Parts: sequence; structure tokens; C-alpha cells
Amino acid sequence: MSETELQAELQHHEHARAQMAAMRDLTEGIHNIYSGDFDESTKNLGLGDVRSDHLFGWAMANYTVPRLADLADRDIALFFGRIWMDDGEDFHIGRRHIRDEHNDPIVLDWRAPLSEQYYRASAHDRRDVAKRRRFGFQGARITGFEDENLLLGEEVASDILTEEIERPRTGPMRDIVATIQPEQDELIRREAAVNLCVQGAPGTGKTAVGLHRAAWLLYNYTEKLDKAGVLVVGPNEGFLSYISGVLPTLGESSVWQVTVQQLTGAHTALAADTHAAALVKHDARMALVCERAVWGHVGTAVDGGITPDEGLLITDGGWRWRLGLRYLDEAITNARKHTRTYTAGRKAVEDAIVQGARRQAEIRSGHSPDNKWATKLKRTESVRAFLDAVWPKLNTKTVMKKLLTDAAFRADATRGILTEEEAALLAGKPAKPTAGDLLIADEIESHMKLREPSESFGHIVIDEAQDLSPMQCRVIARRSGKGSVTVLGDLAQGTTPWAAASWTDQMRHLGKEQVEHTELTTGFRVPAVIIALANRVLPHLGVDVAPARSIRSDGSCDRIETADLQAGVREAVTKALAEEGLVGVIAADDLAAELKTLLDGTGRVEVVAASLAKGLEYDHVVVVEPAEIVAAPATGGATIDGVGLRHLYVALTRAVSRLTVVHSRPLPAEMEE
Ligand SMILES: Nc1ncnc2c1ncn2[C@@H]1O[C@H](COP(=O)(O)OP(=O)(O)OP(=O)(O)O)[C@@H](O)[C@H]1O
Repeated sequence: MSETELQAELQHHEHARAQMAAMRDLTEGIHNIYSGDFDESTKNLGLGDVRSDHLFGWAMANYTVPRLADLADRDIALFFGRIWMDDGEDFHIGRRHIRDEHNDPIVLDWRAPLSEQYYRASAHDRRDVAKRRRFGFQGARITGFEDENLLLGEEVASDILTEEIERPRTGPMRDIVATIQPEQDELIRREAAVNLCVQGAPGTGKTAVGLHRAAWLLYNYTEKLDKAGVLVVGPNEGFLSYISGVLPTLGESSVWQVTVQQLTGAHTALAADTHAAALVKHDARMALVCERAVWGHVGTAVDGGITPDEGLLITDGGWRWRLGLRYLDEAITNARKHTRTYTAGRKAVEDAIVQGARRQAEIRSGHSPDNKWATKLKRTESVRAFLDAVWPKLNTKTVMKKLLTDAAFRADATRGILTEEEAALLAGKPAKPTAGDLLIADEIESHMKLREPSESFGHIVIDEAQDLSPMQCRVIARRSGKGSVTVLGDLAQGTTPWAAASWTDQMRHLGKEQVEHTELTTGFRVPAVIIALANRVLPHLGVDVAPARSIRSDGSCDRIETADLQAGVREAVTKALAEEGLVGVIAADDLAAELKTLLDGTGRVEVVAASLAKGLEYDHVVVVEPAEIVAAPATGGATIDGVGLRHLYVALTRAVSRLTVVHSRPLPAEMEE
């Protein structure tokens, strides 16, 4: 690296900074012109709510407010790479596009098509790239660079990548734009229509890939996705807060990040299910029960009191119309077959009744009666009574109430689908729904009426997807509609009672048939020495997945055997605090509660229950009493076969640099070589 070249790059960086400030000033100028209308934009008004004379200002507000936030000068370098092409052109690659006063690009956005070459070019497949430069930086300051002359076949093991991966973690997750690897880039840049399913060992960058894919899609399919929206679904609120900063630093603040519980309102559910009841309510068979609970209300013409002789008699002033039993049964069958929702079905039968009477009127009088006549006909007592008998009016609340409180109705809805014991577990109080009840209500609602297109998303990123139950998958599927999904997870880290055993099944529950499956195995988080320990446990987890191969040869792994567990934990934490970075103490849930009191107020230390450690990472991890993690019942007090061992696998794979195992009891046999 020559000093002259570095100085030139520093100057280019200063120039880029000045140009970005100019872009910001320009946007600010526009913003100020429309400031009155901008106020409306901050009230979350939609297009239809805005007065027509404010429309232009409103549109400008929607454009400039996020743009101003994106152009804010942050403590971050404006570019991280540069490529020289075979034709002599060269480009700096950065977090966002920056142009000069002549509108020429001086920094390309990492999501622009050309940037793909930066990430993917190699000595074997140069993609017209002659040379690649990677910049090292600290905060907003460029500190150096490393070059790869691809024309000469150079492939440099990047110190900058190593430094980035090994840097101490001091807080929430960061973006990885500067060091995206080719296999990750391929997934990030798959077209919007592709449904991706990524199985990946711990620390292989699944979450990072999912978030960067969301940002890439929003940039490249702006028109479609700005309207339809992008959703990120994560396992719990702790995880969401850990990842919540990544998309905003990539310039995307419009993505809604939620747990699946938040989608149904289950995060505020009042009552708790027993383990056995939860199992039934999350089961795929519940979808069939819900279907029958709704559509089972549909009867035949005979149920409506119709006989072959009499038919349905409709009196309209001096006129009388009669519809036969066969005609009515056909109308019901057609409505059942051709309408997607129960509410629409009732309307279809009603329309068929009007149609039948209208045809008779046309034959008798020679002209077709108007809509007023049709409305009157629908209101006649005999039509009302017939419809109420064969296709009664329903809403989600009434069906839920019947399912939870009416034993005879429940028996009919579940016969042949659930056992009697399972069906009995559904009994409850509708006023105090459980999380499982809200899943059922969501399913029932989907039979009642179609979701508005505005209620579904253009793309959904689903992280830790192995933990979703079939019924939770269906909740997400309904919000996806025709949109695509990126599904990320690790079957080996499945710890819920309904964790997926196969991705094919999980994708079916998510309603996606065309799926690209892929597996990531290069681990960026956990050093080889620690992953080797976790990989001893992996074969005992009952899943067929590839183990992680760490690209890291640093890190350490040690063990403290002690008669006094608390003293052992203190010793491990003191040692850990001698080094930089965050310390995570992971223990079985009950023990974690005790350790929280013990370590309360110790800076840089977080105590985490093993059941909540998923997705998180710490520089130094202290795993306390593995035997207890393995033996501990799962959340909710029920014992789930093998789940403790999976919690241990998750705990062992949270460390970025160092792992200390503290134990007073013998280590689980699965940890031994
Ligand atoms: N290309 C990369 N450059 C730098 N850091 C990376 C890269 N890919 C992943 N990382 C880092 O590796 C760590 C693990 O990534 P991530 O959390 O996305 O993995 P994961 O597969 O979701 O893990 P888990 O299954 O344990 O949740 C993170 O700190 C992430 O920033």
C-alpha cells in the first residue's frame, strides 16, 4: 500500500463527504419549501387522507423525509471498496450512492447491479474486474487498503475480513456490507420472486444474509416493494432489538420487524395454555378443524325446510316465485365450490336465489326487474329464513366461542381429525384467549373474509424459522399472499415442541411450493476450537444437517470444574472481563434467574436463559452447568425430548472469541469426544 495512493483515497473520501453534504442541502431546501405539507406526512396520513392541494407536498414529503435521514452524516466510512474494470473504468463501492455536481457517480451503492462484481469477482472468474481494493476503516476514517490484482491471478486472504469478523462485539448486530462473501452475495441478490430457504449452521451469517437481502430487494424493486412492504419475522423481542439497527444503517427504516406472536396479537395474550393444549393448537390438523368449524355450518336445502313438492316460495307483492329443491342444492354446492370465503358463499347463494326468481319474472312479464326489486326480494322473510338455516351468518368470534365452549359443536368439528382427549384440550374461555387460541382465531378469520391486499407483504424474511409451528407458518403465509419469502434457520437449533424436522414440510406450511433450498456451512462467528466442541453434540440432535466449518483459527475454549458453582461463575466472569467486549453468561432458565441476582450491576455482562440465547452472540460466553441445561424442562414446564441438548448446542455456539464452561456436575456424555 503506497502512502501516495492512500492520500489520494483519503482525498476522494473527503470529496465524497462534501458531495453528500451538498446532496443533503439540496434535499433540505426542497423539504423546507413544503414544510407545511410535511407536517401532514408525519401524522402517518395515507394518500386518500390528504387534501388534493396538499398532494404534491405530501408526495415530496414522503420522498425527502427518509432521504434526509439516509443522507445524514454518520460515524461510518462512505466507501469500503473499489474495482478497476478491464475497460479502464473504476468505481468506489459504498453504503449509498453519492454523485458530484455534474451528476457523475463518485460512490456506487453496494446494491447497484455493478457492485455485484465487487463481491463476486475472483481470480478464476474475474467478471471483467482487473483489480479489487478493500478498505480498512475505523468509524468514519479510512485507515488503509489491500489490493488484489485479479489479472495476475492474485487471491489475497483478506486481513480486513479477518479483522471485521474478529472485532469485539460491543452492542447490537452490525451490517456486513463491507465484507459480504460471494456465497452470501448470491443469496442476497436472488430475484424478488424467488422463495429462498437457507439451512445454516450457527454463525454462518443467515441473519446477516436475510437482512441484507431485504435491503437489496427494497433498493432494486423499489416501486413494487415500497407499496407492498417488507416484513422481518424473528423469534423473540430480545432478538429483534439485537438486529433492529442493521436495516436502518443500510438506509431502510420502513421494514416492520416483528415476532410471529405480534402478528396475531399473542404477545398480549391473557391466558396460558398447558403444554398438551398448546401442542394441539399449534398442530397442522387444527387447520382442518377450523375449516370444518366454519364450513360445517353450511347445510342443504332440506335443512332449510325445503321439500321436493313445495320448494322455496317467495312472495313479492302480488307475485309468487317458487325455486325447486334441486336448484337450491346446486346453488349451495356451487357457492361452496367457487367461493373462497364463507361470507362470500352466503352472498353467492343469495344471488342465485334472486337470479332464479328474476328468470321466472322475465318469462312472465317479458322484462328484467331492477336492482331495487332484487334488494326487496333478498329481504323477504322466506329468503332470510332459508339462508339463516342453510348458510347462517357467522363471524370469527361466534365460531371461536362455539369451538371453545360448546362440547357438541367441538365434537363435530374435530371428529376423525383429533382424538377425543385432544379435542377436550381446546375447551376454554373466549374472553381470555391464549396464544394458541389467537392462532386458531386467525385461521378461522381467513375462512370468513379475504385479507385486503394492503395487509400482505411483498417479501417476508423469516429468521429462526425452524421453531415455527405449522399453525404459525400459516399465519405468516396468509400475510405473504403472492409475495416471496426468505426462510432462514437451522434444524439443529429447533427448540420449540413443534420445531420442524424438515424444510420441505416447513415450506409447505408457509404455502410456498417453488423454493430454492440451500445450505451455508462457513462459520463466521464461532472459532474452530469452540465449534469443534459444539460439533460433538450435533450428531446427538436427531437432525441431518451439515456441521459448521469455521474460517477462524483464533479463539479459546476452557473449562472450570468446581464444587461451588457461583464461585466458578465469578472466576470465569472476572477472567472474561480482563478482555475487551461483551460477556454472555448462559444457564438453564431457573439458574439464569439466580445468576442474574449474583451478577447484577457487573458491567459488560449479560445473563441469558438458555431458552432465549438463540440468534445472540458475545465475545466471551460462560456456559454454566451444561448437565442442567440438558435436563431442564422447556419453557412452560413441559419436558420435550431432546430439547435440552439443543439448548446446549445453541449456548455453545454463541461465542465470538472465547468460551468457558463452568460445571459442578459431570459434563453430559454428548460433550465428550
Ligand atoms: N461476510 C461477513 N463479514 C463479516 N462478518 C460476518 C459475515 N457474515 C457473517 N458475519 C458475522 O458473523 C456473525 C454471525 O452471523 P449471523 O448472526 O448472521 O449468523 P446466523 O447464521 O444467523 O447464526 P445463528 O444460527 O447462530 O443465529 C455475526 O456477527 C455477523 O455479523
